[in-house]
Amino acid sequence: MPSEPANSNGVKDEIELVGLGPENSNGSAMLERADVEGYACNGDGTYLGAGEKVLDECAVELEHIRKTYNLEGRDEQVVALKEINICHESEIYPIMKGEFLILRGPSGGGKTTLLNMIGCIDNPTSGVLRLFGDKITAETSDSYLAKLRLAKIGFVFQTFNLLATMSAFENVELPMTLLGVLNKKQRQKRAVELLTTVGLWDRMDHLPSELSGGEQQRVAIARALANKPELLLLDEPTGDLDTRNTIDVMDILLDINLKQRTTLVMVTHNPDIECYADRVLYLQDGQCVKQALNESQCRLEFTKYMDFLNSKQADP
Ligand SMILES: Nc1ncnc2c1ncn2[C@@H]1O[C@H](COP(=O)(O)OP(=O)(O)OP(=O)(O)O)[C@@H](O)[C@H]1O
Repeated sequence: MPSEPANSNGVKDEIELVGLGPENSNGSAMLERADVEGYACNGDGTYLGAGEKVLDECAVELEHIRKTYNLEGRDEQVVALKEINICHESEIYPIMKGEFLILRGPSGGGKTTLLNMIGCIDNPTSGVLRLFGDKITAETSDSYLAKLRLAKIGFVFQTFNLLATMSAFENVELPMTLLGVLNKKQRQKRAVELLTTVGLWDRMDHLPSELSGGEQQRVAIARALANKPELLLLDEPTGDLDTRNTIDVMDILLDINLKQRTTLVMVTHNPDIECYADRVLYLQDGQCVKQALNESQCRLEFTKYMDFLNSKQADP
């Protein structure tokens, strides 16, 4: 049970946060958050997600992770991550299988660096990352990490990063071809299924330049799901999208999380979409400063949300 009653505005001490409470945008489907210290752990290595969700399998653990960048041509270093502990032994509990985790916090706080560590795009300077039980350190070889990424991790970026000369269909088929597990017929069937799931069955032959931003992002999501990843990492996936497309993309992500039990870790600057997550983790100055748990995962309703945004504009 919560050590303190749940509240609707989360944690406000370290960082200014504006969640969606019942009094603002989302009406009945509101964000109710509780500081999860002493709340989410069941005491047996399992945790509570939002609502009734029981999280009983660890997906990602980070222990004493530090990341320092050397600046080229200068005798200077940037410490991007100071000491990240996201594990059973720390207050910030591990990222669990089937969890939807959002990373927020001020610019330069280390969100993308952390996402890149989790996605094995970059090695930590020191510390241990455990991904689906595999131990990854600064010494882990690039070829091993490349295989792990292709088979188990999907990536979605703010700027879509689709291959410009390939159709939506070919972009989605490509990761399956690279992995080499499915034959051509199986790959094509899956590409059609995925593009249908994201609502683009009638845009399969279009080049990225023939698609809107929201459509391109949906292709990017379908592509990220091609090899049935256990983990989907998203770096500001709605950053370039308007309100309608932001909600559409977030609804698709929530469906993937709930129906396929895919683990999602998403960086965003938009506090209004925190309501889609199980848990929100706040990073500042290369450290995790707070986590907050949602009472329930919920969707933004377009009309109510637009009313909320318009009222904010009218009443600055
Ligand atoms: N390749 C790099 N070389 C040097 N410094 C870097 C590099 N990448 C990131 N940094 C620094 O590390 C720190 C964390 O950066 P990071 O991009 O992770 O922050 P962020 O929270 O994602 O920021 P934003 O919200 O602006 O995207 C910043 O001070 C940044 O300047």
